[in-house]
Amino acid sequence: MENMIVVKDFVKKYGDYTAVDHVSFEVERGSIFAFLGPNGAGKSTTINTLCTIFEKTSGTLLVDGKDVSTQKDDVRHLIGVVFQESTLDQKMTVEENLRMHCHFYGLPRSVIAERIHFVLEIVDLMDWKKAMASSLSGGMKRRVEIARSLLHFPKVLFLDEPTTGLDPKTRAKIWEYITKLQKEKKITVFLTTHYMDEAEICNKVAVMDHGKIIAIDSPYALKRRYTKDKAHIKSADAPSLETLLKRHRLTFKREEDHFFIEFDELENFLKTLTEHQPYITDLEIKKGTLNDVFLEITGRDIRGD
Ligand SMILES: Nc1ncnc2c1ncn2[C@@H]1O[C@H](COP(=O)(O)OP(=O)(O)OP(=O)(O)O)[C@@H](O)[C@H]1O
Repeated sequence: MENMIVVKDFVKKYGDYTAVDHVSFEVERGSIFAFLGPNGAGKSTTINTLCTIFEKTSGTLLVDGKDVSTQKDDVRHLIGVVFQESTLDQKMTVEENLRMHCHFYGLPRSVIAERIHFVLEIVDLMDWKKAMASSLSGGMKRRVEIARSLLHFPKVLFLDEPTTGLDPKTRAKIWEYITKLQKEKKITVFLTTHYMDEAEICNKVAVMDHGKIIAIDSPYALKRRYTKDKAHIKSADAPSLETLLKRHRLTFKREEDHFFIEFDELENFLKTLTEHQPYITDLEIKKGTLNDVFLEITGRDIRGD
């Protein structure tokens, strides 16, 4: 089977409130898939239902062909989960936290030490095995949680906002581990985020708002479909640039000798500019972003401003 996760017509209601509204999507085996959306979009509800923690209201949710409602134990053995909030026991050491998880998953005693070593190596925390969980920084705790989620060799890793609240350097480190797991261990990664730059790295992104998927594709395809690239040009011959842009029917705004231009294809745009090249005194190109995608579809900024 090509798809690791298949979700069809999934609905989740809390009382009368519909948090997830007829959502369908598929996650390809071995890919990194992201749910991108503002707070309250329904991302955690979906991830928690896929992880067998919440009960669906209706629809079908399959992980590696197993139904999350009727084959819970099978699904739990297939998946590793890192929750939004830390769930480490603060009064235990890193090793004790990991050991407890091994027992929980019924791993044979003979493999436990080796597994703990293996997962701590992945997240570069071997030296911290004996440290109390309470003494670790937020980023280190998240790394231990990632290590813990890998102890039983899951096929799918679910990460609910894995880097929220972490500093940029730690976020980059966490991403290094996530991409390593995908590439080297062939693990399928499903994550939720409201960070554009993180969604950019994923193979496929489902943009979610008010419980619905409003767009789904690769970041490149989404940007190509919903956004335009922009150029800011300063010209030493503004009248001739204006004539040129009008002749090519390009959308632009002019402020004296500054031009703000939208275009579809960088290659064609640069060709258009060839004859004007000697007069360009400054040029800045800005690519469309996933935030522009969200803005284009909803009229709102994903960060809520
Ligand atoms: N247990 C609950 N009871 C009632 N409403 C809930 C419950 N859990 C979530 N909701 C509501 O469902 C909607 C979706 O919440 P969810 O946590 O899935 O969103 P999210 O996209 O993950 O946002 P966040 O990033 O804030 O976690 C929100 O409006 C939330 O208030």
